[in-house]
Amino acid sequence: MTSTTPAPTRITVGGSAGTQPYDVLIGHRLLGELPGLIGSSAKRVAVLHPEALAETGGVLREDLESQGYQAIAVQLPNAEESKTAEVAAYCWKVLGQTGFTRSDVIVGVGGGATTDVAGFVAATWLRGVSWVAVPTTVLGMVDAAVGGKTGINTAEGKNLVGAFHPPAGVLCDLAALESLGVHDYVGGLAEVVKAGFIADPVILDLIEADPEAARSPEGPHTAELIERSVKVKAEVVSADLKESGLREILNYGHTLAHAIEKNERYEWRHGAAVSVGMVFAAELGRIAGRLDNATAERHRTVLKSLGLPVTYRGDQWPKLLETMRVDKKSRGDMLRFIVLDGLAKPSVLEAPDPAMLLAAHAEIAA
Ligand SMILES: NC(=O)c1ccc[n+]([C@@H]2O[C@H](COP(=O)([O-])OP(=O)(O)OC[C@H]3O[C@@H](n4cnc5c(N)ncnc54)[C@H](O)[C@@H]3O)[C@@H](O)[C@H]2O)c1
Ligand SMILES: O=C(O)C(=O)C[C@@H](O)[C@H](O)[C@H](O)COP(=O)(O)O
Ligand SMILES: [Zn+2]
Repeated sequence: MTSTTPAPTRITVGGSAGTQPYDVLIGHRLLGELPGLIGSSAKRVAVLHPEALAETGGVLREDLESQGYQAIAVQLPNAEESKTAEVAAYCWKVLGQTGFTRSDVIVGVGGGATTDVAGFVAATWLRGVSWVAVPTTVLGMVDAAVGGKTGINTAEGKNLVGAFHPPAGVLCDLAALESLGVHDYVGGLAEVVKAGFIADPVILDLIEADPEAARSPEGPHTAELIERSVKVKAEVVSADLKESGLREILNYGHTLAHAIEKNERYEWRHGAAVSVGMVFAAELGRIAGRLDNATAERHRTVLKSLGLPVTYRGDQWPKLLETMRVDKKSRGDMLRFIVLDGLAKPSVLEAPDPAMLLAAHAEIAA
């Protein structure tokens, strides 16, 4: 008897703002797809990977060499430490020394931090070369690797420098999730829950049916949760790549989340901060009279059931408020938040009364 690998799920992200459409593949044993995405006009390939995936980076490099490419593996620090101007400059130096031209290709293999940097280096090298994303975390698969937002942090805040530069393709090999620690696995589920609240409530039903199972890659709904979340993201970014409107809904919970991440010197994972940020945004919507009590409370219940945080230190509010002012959704002095008018009904709340913000903060203050 021979065992065959089922065909991967293919979700197409439409080209918008003059960019090419591309596919997100979700399944197993997808690395054979890589040469097709890199193409035959590339001579050199740089595989950017985090320290934690040194072995994977090496295997990919060897594989690409055996396909006839001149491949190099470029090791980046793990997690948020890689999202700096210094790391980007190191990558530019390596590309320069390797003689990387406009027909050469970057591959980013790793979590969201790695694909954010890899995409940013691809966007800036020679004013833009092609890149392929190989996300290895839940968060990377459902969110970071899809949609072409690339970037790095600065001392003033999260993702403040970057570019919209979509990849040529995204390969989500579900086997990669098996080596992920539970903390990182569950962190990624915050963005899955986000997709549930802003657009696809079936996601919430699947998690609520068995939250413990959802915390593991062996859970019965892992592939479906990832596919549904990718579909939400693909639909939004296909319509609005450059965030001129609709795309802002993907920022649900992120105004406060990014401020928490900076305040914690990036020792909190993005997903954990987004979890608290969504509870805050839900409370803000409720206090503004837009969201019903039950849906606001559902945020707390589902996120807690996954083991995600729903509160944050209460004494940090002035600092958080200050950081939120440089959020990319702000316009001049006006703070803007994504809230819900109901389940799967995201909308924008502009310039909320400071008393409302304080009241919403009281609901998440530990
Ligand atoms: N560009 C976007 O649209 C977008 C969307 C969402 C989040 N993000 C960004 O993504 C980042 C968070 O990504 P993340 O949650 O994937 O975290 P991460 O990239 O920081 O990875 C978490 C840790 O897991 C390690 N790792 C990655 N894959 C692994 C694997 N398969 N096995 C073992 N270890 C592995 C990493 O080296 C790191 O130490 C944040 O910087 C966030 O801002 C970007
Ligand atoms: O793709 C988007 O658009 C998002 O907002 C997705 C977010 O989950 C992601 O964290 C993104 O990097 C945040 O973007 P930013 O523009 O607020 O830095
Ligand atoms: Zn996010």
